[in-house]
Amino acid sequence: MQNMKHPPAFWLFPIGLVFAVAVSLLPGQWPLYVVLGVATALLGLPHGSLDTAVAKRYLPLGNPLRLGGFFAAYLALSAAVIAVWWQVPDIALAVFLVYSAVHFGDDVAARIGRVGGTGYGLWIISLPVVFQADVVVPLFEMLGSTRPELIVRAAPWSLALGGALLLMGLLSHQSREVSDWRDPLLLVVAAWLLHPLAYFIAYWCFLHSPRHLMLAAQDLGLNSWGEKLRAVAPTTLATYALAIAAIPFLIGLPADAMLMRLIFVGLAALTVPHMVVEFIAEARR
Ligand SMILES: CC1=C(/C=C/C(C)=C/C=C/C(C)=C/C=O)C(C)(C)CCC1
Ligand SMILES: [Fe+2]
Repeated sequence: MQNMKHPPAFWLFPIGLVFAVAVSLLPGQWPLYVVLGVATALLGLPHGSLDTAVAKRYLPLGNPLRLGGFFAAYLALSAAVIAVWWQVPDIALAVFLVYSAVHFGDDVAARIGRVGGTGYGLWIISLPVVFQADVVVPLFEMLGSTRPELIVRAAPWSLALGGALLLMGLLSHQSREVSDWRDPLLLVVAAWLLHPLAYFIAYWCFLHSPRHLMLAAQDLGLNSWGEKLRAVAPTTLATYALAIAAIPFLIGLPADAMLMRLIFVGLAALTVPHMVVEFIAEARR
């Protein structure tokens, strides 16, 4: 069965894929890293920045003290993730991949269920690891992993598990939408053809983030682009400032490893409190 209207980013995602193909065709690795940085900053990050507005709507943050407490708790959770990454990067990376899969499941869970959604997330994360293992291994190493081959060995199993759960979710929910099966199929082609970072840009910046942004903005009653921009701008700018403040701690690493850590360890750190906020909001919606 189809809904009357496609979920947000139905057309944006194929456009993102074409863009990712174009980026992968550029010579050398730098265009890819630059596009990853710019697309993350402009298209990916802002969806998490709505957390401030979401928290104000669903938590009793009426006075500045409580709002300050919220930010302190949010940042403390992020700092804890970074501390764990520092100590045990292999475990932190593996756990990050799993909770990212659960988080990506939110794209579809409203229609195909939480289990189907988690399958969808596992499918998305496992595809590039299975199809492009030799490109993914040095990327994981840049994130501090010393045993990336363990993740590569597990990936076909998590892909199969993800595929099975996704299929069950799709088959058992009449409320499934075209995009819920079209996108996982498009991602197979993308994982096969594209550099894993180009694949990630297409999915994260052109599907996951805009979809979340539009749905959360709808929920918050932010209708115009001006209202959306005003809601995300302060937190997005504060996140840029935090990322810049982290750079001195990464001096000494090669530039590509520095960018990889900034982006992915940063995402690992921000996604934990982001998921907590979403969990609380979901329960109260
Ligand atoms: C590092 C890395 C990967 C994993 C990225 C992940 C897991 C990102 C999670 C982002 C989140 C949770 C964003 C929240 O909105 C890939 C694509 C498998 C392969 C390339 C290197
Ligand atoms: Fe997200």
